[in-house]
Formats: sequence, C-alpha cells, structure tokens
Amino acid sequence: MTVRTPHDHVVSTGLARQPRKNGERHRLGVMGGTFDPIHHGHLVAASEVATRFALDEVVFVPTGEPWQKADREVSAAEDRYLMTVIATASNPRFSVSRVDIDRPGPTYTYDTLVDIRDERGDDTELFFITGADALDQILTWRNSDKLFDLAHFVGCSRPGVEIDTPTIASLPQERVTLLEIPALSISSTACRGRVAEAEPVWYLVPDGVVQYIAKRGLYLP
Ligand SMILES: Nc1ncnc2c1ncn2[C@@H]1O[C@H](COP(=O)(O)OP(=O)(O)OP(=O)(O)O)[C@@H](O)[C@H]1O
Ligand SMILES: O=C(O)c1ccc[n+]([C@@H]2O[C@H](COP(=O)([O-])O)[C@@H](O)[C@H]2O)c1
Repeated sequence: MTVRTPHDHVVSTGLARQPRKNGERHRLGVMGGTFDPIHHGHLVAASEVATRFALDEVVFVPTGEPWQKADREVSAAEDRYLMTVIATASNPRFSVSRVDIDRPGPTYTYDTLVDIRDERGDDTELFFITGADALDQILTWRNSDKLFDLAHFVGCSRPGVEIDTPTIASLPQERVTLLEIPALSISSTACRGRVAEAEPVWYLVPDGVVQYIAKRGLYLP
C-alpha cells in the first residue's frame, strides 16, 4: 500500500508493480473520463479491456476541464476525483491519477498520455480506453495526429452508439481496437437526471458513490 504525497499523481490501491516475463513491457490501461459521476458502465468497460488486453493495471484519469463539455455545468474536479477513488478502491488493479485535474487549463488527452508516459517510463505500454462515441470524435481532439504514437486506443461499444463509423474506419487500424463489451445502458447524464428527480441511483453507480453524492448534495436541482 502506498500513501499519496503531494508529488504523486496516483493513488495506489495496493498492487505492487509486477515484473513481466521475458522483458515484456508493463501494460497500462488509461481510462479518461469526466466521471460526473463514475458509474458501472465505466467500471465494466475498464475491467473487460483489462482482461482482453492482459493489462497489468488500469489508471482512471478524471478530466480537469473537459473543453468539449464547456456548454454544461461540470461538478468540481475534487468531487469527481473522490468519487473515482471510492469506485475503484476495492480493485487492486485499478488506481486513479490526478494528472489532468492538477494541470491548469483545458484537458487534452495528448497531455494526459505524455504525462503518464513521463511518469512511468519507456518500459510501459499505454492503452487508452474510451467509448466508441469518444473515438468517433477523436479527430477533433488536440494533436490528434500524434495520439496514436503515444498509445493504442481501445474503443468500447456502448449501447446506442454506432461503432462502425467512417471516422473510426479511417483511424490507423494497427493502433485502434474496437471491443464489444457487455452492454450496460448507463450514462452519467442519466444518473445526474435521476438524482435531480429524487430517483435512486443504487446499482447504477457503486454504493459508496451513491452515499458520496447524497453527502455532498451533488446533482440536486
Ligand atoms: N455504459 C457505458 N458503456 C461503455 N462505455 C461507456 C459507458 N458510459 C461511458 N462510457 C465511456 O466512458 C468514457 C468516459 O465517459 P464519461 O465520463 O463522459 O461518461 P458518460 O456516461 O459518457 O457521461 P455524460 O453522460 O455526462 O456525457 C467515454 O469515452 C464514454 O464513451
Ligand atoms: O484531447 C482532446 O482534445 C479531448 C477532447 C475531448 C475528450 N477528450 C478525452 O476523452 C475522454 C472522454 O471524455 P468525456 O468528455 O467524454 O468524458 C477524456 O479522457 C477526455 O479528456 C480529449
């Protein structure tokens, strides 16, 4: 178990860094999201990608300022960060990074991946985990032409989202994999809407997150 210091970006939930056989590189999943709130759709996607890609661990990276969501109110970064820590704490292979919330200004995945690569070093191979909807927008992201040099991109299927789009087909195929995951029709938007309508979010988000939302009075009208 490691304790986070002001200089660490990652809260470790206890997994010691495992050496891989035959000099293979450490395989790290990076799951970026606004996580407002984190829900079981995110956790199932991360878990499924970890299994299919034999990842050693997955680091969840809550966005600082999600510039493509500037048209709506986003909860405080610390609340989103803490909900992500609560949701991932029981999985020894999951951890949470503060790189995006501690970097001032809009959040760009290019910066996320550069920071994590610099933190982890060259013996770590990065797999950026994202939903098919996000992958479909990737050409609008900052430095989109350089992203595929930094990580392999795994696009998860998501209920109601088309995986087979012209944009996705145009991406470098050797650096992109599409994955069908068990469909969980949950979105953060729907969770916020339910809380605002005084409807339960039990079992849509982890129990500790239900309690955190109530304690902090998040998403009330
Ligand atoms: N149910 C789900 N199944 C698979 N992927 C998902 C699911 N929900 C979210 N994702 C993916 O997780 C990533 C982070 O998502 P984000 O934090 O924006 O959650 P969201 O539910 O899409 O939020 P919002 O409804 O506020 O837009 C995105 O790439 C998104 O496509
Ligand atoms: O790099 C960009 O310009 C960029 C633009 C939009 C979204 N992203 C990333 O995509 C991930 C999912 O974002 P979101 O807004 O759907 O939660 C998250 O890690 C964002 O930082 C990245």
